[in-house]
Amino acid sequence: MLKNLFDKLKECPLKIGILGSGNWATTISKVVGTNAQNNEIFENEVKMWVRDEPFENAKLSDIINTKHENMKYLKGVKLPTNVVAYSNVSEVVNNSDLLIFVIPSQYLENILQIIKQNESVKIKKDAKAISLIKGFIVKDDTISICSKYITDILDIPCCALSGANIASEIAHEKFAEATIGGNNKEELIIWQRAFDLPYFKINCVNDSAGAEICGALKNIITLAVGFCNGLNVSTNSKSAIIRNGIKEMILFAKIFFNYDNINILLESCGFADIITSFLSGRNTKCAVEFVKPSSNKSWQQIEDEILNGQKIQGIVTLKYVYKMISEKNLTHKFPLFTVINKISWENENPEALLKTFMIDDIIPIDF
Ligand SMILES: NC(=O)c1ccc[n+]([C@@H]2O[C@H](COP(=O)([O-])OP(=O)(O)OC[C@H]3O[C@@H](n4cnc5c(N)ncnc54)[C@H](O)[C@@H]3O)[C@@H](O)[C@H]2O)c1
Ligand SMILES: O=P(O)(O)OC[C@H](O)CO
Repeated sequence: MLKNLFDKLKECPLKIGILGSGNWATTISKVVGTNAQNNEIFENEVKMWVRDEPFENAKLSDIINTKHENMKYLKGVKLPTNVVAYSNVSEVVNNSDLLIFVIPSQYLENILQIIKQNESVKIKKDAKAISLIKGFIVKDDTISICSKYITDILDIPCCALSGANIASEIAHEKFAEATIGGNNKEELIIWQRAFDLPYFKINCVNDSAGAEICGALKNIITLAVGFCNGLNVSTNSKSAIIRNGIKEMILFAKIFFNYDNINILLESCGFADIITSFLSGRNTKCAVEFVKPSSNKSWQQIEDEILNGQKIQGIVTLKYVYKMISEKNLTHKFPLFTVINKISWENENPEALLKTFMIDDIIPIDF
């Protein structure tokens, strides 16, 4: 079966387009660009849509194409020369068989509307997509994983890749794993070929939602770990916060996505991503700064100062998640997510994080 599929693809190699040019998007362009150079099932050129933004008096897309480096979002990493930057969305979308969405979740809606409504953008009827975004979309009081939202708007199938993946480490070819979730085996085989490298091992699972739910919710847990670090709490307390976070993650998946396969936590997108994120993710770093007594800075200020244009997703996802649980009067079932939201968005004293769990009530033995 595989031989037939690959023979067919070699006759008409798949064209790859990446939508996004941030820290992860650029790292992924290196990974996918390398595979496109070495696998005949893919067209050599990988197109990358780069939002028109100036950098040191030049256009970022021009810098990428002349220096083969994204000086703003991934400085110091050479990209394969077959990765070509375009500032025009149509250049990337119109020609692509495979579309990789890798932009901060808050900008997904906008790019999908451009693809859908702009006369010059014509998506191929049999194009396939994958989302590498770690976040949710909330629209008309409904919460969606990004892959489903992409499918709903563009009417093309969409898988998801998520894992314990600090971009800069992978960009420097340090070993990492990731999970691709989807239901169509042929699509999974193709996506695996696009991403898998000796230093980036991809495991595919027959599961369309789990990887993304984990990827979005872990960012809320890692905000809490950042608060713990900023407050200098004990390691036992930090572990308790993480445990409660994982419990609420599982409950949220059950209530809002009717998803209950907790084995997904054993994949790279699960516990491993929570661990890597609280050890060195951007959400944790920014959260440390947010609760420092001397800080008194807004999230926006902290992002601007620490991340130089990069974005954290935890604070955006937290707003959506809190909206969903409060509208359903479920805050009592999500004490951790609720207190993280209060600290993040309602000026609550960060000390409330642990106090939420230091209660007088004894925990009932329920067997
Ligand atoms: N960086 C990582 O280590 C990493 C790893 C795994 C997954 N992810 C996920 O991948 C997704 C993309 O992350 P990233 O690291 O590539 O992006 P990033 O955090 O580096 O953000 C920069 C990107 O945001 C875009 N952007 C900034 N302001 C914008 C605006 N006003 N309108 C439209 N676009 C704007 C920039 O053009 C650029 O493409 C996120 O969901 C993230 O959680 C990131
Ligand atoms: O830097 P963060 O916090 O956005 O996390 C990056 C990745 O999601 C880690 O897997």
